[in-house]
Amino acid sequence: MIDVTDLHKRFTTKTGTVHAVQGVGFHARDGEITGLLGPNGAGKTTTLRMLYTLMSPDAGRIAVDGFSPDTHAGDVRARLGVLPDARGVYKRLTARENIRYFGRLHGMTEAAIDQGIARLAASLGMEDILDRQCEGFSQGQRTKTAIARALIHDPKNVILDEPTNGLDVMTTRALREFLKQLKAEGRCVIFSSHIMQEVAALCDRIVVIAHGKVMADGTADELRAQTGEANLEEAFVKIIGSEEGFHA
Ligand SMILES: Nc1ncnc2c1ncn2[C@@H]1O[C@H](COP(=O)(O)OP(=O)(O)OP(=O)(O)O)[C@@H](O)[C@H]1O
Repeated sequence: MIDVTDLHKRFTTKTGTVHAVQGVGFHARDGEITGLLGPNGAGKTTTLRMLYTLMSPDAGRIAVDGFSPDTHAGDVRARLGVLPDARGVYKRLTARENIRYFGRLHGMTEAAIDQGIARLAASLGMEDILDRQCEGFSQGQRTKTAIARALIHDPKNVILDEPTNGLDVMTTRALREFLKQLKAEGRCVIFSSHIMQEVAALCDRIVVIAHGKVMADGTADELRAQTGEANLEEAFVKIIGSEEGFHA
């Protein structure tokens, strides 16, 4: 369960200040997929980075299963599996070695790591690449490795930044099924996307973000009802006030 209240983040650049996140708040429940939907530059990645303790908010509160990153960063990290925007797999290692390395960082036993790798490789359909060096991996193979690595410690909460970016249709479909499986296991899943159809197809709740603010938050039906639009795509465009930066 992830609770976010009134988050703010500013960046100081040579040409001025960017107020990237301006009061974002939402509640992501266990056993649900929560989608952060917004155009490029909306503040999704910055919000997620604050959730997974990579950067501190200027103001606001975060609670992961009740733990705050400010005071209990270790507890938060133990409860989170993260697919960051930069996948960053170690190219000189095989997929298996990448995953094993993260398992060891989490203090898992070798036997638990072996079991976890077998389980995740089967779910993600990556048995054939487990013992290949990651150098030369396709984008889909890198993403699968990064997801398996993120989930090796069996976290209750899963955060994925644009998980289907650059993936082909079949890999995207397989990944969707995998996310549904995480949900069925009772996990709290949050992912960001600028692809409306993807969010509409997968998410129980949709948090629409633009210009660093939450513009709407609800189920697809609630968003349709709020805007009076039968078509979800039209509803999003109405909420944002523009279709710039979105993919249908
Ligand atoms: N480290 C940084 N320094 C300066 N500005 C930043 C930094 N990180 C993000 N920003 C700015 O904050 C705003 C929000 O960026 P962010 O990456 O959170 O958006 P996003 O919704 O994830 O977009 P995308 O879909 O393009 O990844 C943008 O204007 C971006 O340029």
